[in-house]
Amino acid sequence: MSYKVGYLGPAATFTHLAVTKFFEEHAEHVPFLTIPQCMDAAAEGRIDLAVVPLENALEGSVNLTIDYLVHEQPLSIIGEIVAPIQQHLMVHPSREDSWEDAERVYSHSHAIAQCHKFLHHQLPKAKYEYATSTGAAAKYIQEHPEENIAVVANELAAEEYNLKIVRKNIHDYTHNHTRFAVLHPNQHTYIKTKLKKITDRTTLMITLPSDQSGALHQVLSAFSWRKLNLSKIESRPMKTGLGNYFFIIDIDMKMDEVLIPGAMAELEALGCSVRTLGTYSAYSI
Ligand SMILES: O=C(O)C(=O)C[C@]1(C(=O)O)C=C[C@@H](O)C=C1
Repeated sequence: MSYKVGYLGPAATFTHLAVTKFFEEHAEHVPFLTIPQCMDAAAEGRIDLAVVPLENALEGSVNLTIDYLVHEQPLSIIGEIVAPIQQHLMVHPSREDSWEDAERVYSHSHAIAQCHKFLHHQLPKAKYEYATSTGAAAKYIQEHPEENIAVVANELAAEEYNLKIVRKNIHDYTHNHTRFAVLHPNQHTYIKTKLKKITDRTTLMITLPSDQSGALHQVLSAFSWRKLNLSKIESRPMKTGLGNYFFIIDIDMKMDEVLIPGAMAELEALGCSVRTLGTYSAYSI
């Protein structure tokens, strides 16, 4: 049976690459211009699954994905794809020999941030402009050859949009990976892939009681004495006023019947509110 997988498009983004490697051939891939548009389509049942970037090893969380998941579209994370990220500098073929004169560098904000050192030294005069994705930036220069722009994107984008790669592997650190989330309205959904599983995870959103001293310490204790291994803890603003935060916590195992529910009950007894954003396996490309 064929199913529809939405992704942050257009064609040849890193998200698209992750989708093509992760899903079996009979999946139909549907591009969306923004992360919220892709997530809305999954929530409304126009597609079966949404794949969006979640976190990059050099740049940290993709805040738009986390905030939209928490505040707007409560989809469940049902899988994770970890992909290596190689950024290249490319231009319209007519500018191959004059790329160092580029006036602007266009790409996704995360992609530009991953290449700051390179851009700072090689294109010191260029202004940065942000696109909805690396693929959208590549498509833009194909359609606007008259503009003197260089783009940061992947090899597939250079092929798809007929651009010339002028510098390869321009990301500042070699260990560059991005986590992509597979989202569905219902947690209990089965997904099949040939990729290798690297770990299991459960992601929780925790809101602390206001003005309670030592609350974060108590939260961490609930995990620590149960020997639940945490691989991430991060705070994000609640958007209800300065000083109000929620925490995103990744636990290195799937939801069980004893330990994680026990920790959650303990946190609720302390006055925290706890929401499960997903319990899933992570696969590597
Ligand atoms: O723009 C793309 O190609 C994306 O898939 C988005 C995205 C991101 O949001 O981090 C994904 C991977 C790279 O880290 C750069 C950009």
